[in-house]
Amino acid sequence: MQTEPRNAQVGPEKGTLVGQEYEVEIGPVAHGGHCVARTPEGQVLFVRHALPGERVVARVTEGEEGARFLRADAVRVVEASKDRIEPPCPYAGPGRCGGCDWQHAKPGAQRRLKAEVIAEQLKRLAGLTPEEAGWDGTVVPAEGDKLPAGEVPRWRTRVQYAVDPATGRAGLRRHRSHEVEPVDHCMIAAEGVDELGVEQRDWTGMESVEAVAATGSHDRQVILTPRPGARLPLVELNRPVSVLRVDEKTGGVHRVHGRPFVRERADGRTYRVSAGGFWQVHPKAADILVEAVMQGLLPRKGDMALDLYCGAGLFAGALADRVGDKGAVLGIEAGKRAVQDARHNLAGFPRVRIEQGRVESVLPRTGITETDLIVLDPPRSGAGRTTVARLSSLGARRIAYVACDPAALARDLAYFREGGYRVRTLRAFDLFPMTHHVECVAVLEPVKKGA
Ligand SMILES: C[S@@+](CC[C@H](N)C(=O)[O-])C[C@H]1O[C@@H](n2cnc3c(N)ncnc32)[C@H](O)[C@@H]1O
Repeated sequence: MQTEPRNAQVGPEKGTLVGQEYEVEIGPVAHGGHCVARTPEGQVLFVRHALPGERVVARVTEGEEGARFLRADAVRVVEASKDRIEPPCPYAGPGRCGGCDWQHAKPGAQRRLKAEVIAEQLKRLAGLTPEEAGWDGTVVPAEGDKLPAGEVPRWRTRVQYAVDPATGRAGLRRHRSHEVEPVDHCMIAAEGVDELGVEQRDWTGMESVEAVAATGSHDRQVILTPRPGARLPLVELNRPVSVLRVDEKTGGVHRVHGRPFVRERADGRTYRVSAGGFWQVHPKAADILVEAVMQGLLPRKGDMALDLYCGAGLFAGALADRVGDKGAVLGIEAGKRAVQDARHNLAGFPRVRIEQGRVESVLPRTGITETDLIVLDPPRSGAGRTTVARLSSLGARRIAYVACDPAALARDLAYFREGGYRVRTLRAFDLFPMTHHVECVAVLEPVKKGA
């Protein structure tokens, strides 16, 4: 295959092993889109583009002699797994686009690999078997994503393109690199993103271009991040699209033309999401997660509920509907614009309050000492010990934890156990097909006294 070792020439002096090749047996999958193998000297190799049980030639891409582990790409398959397919995407492979991790695995096998990662993290970090976590051990595809091998779901409603400074062409970043892989078309991009034709335009002077295609509305958005001192290109698109610019010094987003937000639909409601604010990328994700959280929490009229890390107010809105006029919902979110969006989106609910700031500092300041229900949907790093301890002290009947990183989830579940909570059910959804990412929803309840 086509990659050249990046800095093989400095190898001998620095003890680097970059460019070194080993024929190895591939062991189990590991968290992060790679599998584990060992060099003949016993050094751990994290190998991309391989599958468990295969025999491959792995070429080292990062690491030196004596390092705890090396990173490598499978550049030749000696014995292939039955789960292997020819990657449908022409930009996938060693040294190429870093966006997808499992293009070379059958769709069902991708979900099994993700399930193995979740099971391993639960066991290692929370000491839980799938049965103990109330999980059936499967990763469920989103409706419509169960396609035959070779067909790829077009699920990415938000694509961050990097611009090659030499050509002005938009592409995608290579794995763990700032280099740009120029692409004519990203197979997992949603149709609405494709229509914007970002890959066909000249973006000279831009650092990156983000394309957004909202779900349930025709709103489309292009967010430009210029290189210092560059002029904005004239963006003439063949449909009404809002164009925004990221200030390279402050990171603030400025409107060039059109609306500074898109309107997304979920759970029967329209949510305004400002540029830079969080919204789930898979078009089915918001509905799937709301359903899983509500089925887990079973809100009742009159309940008091917390929506932590609430973004534009997705779960707060769903909870507000269900707890009714006698209930109340408090959302907490760090992002200023997201808070403005959440307040706007939920303005029709007088019993919803959104506080701005970090959960760690705002929650103690609210003076809340008890609540009926909690949903938390933290960033990849998870909630952490202090926040989990505080949440465990509020006496919630049920807690729903929405997690995009199974390792952070498993660590926090162990903290919840210290706080007197057990996992009642866990569900996993493949909301990021072709990549190693996976979304989980864990529902917790207090351990019964004397249990
Ligand atoms: C995974 S998103 C969830 C958003 C929302 N629940 C949704 O589904 O659309 C995580 C959110 O947490 C916010 N955030 C990150 N760190 C935070 C913190 N320490 N305190 C409060 N919010 C935080 C981010 O701005 C982001 O909106």
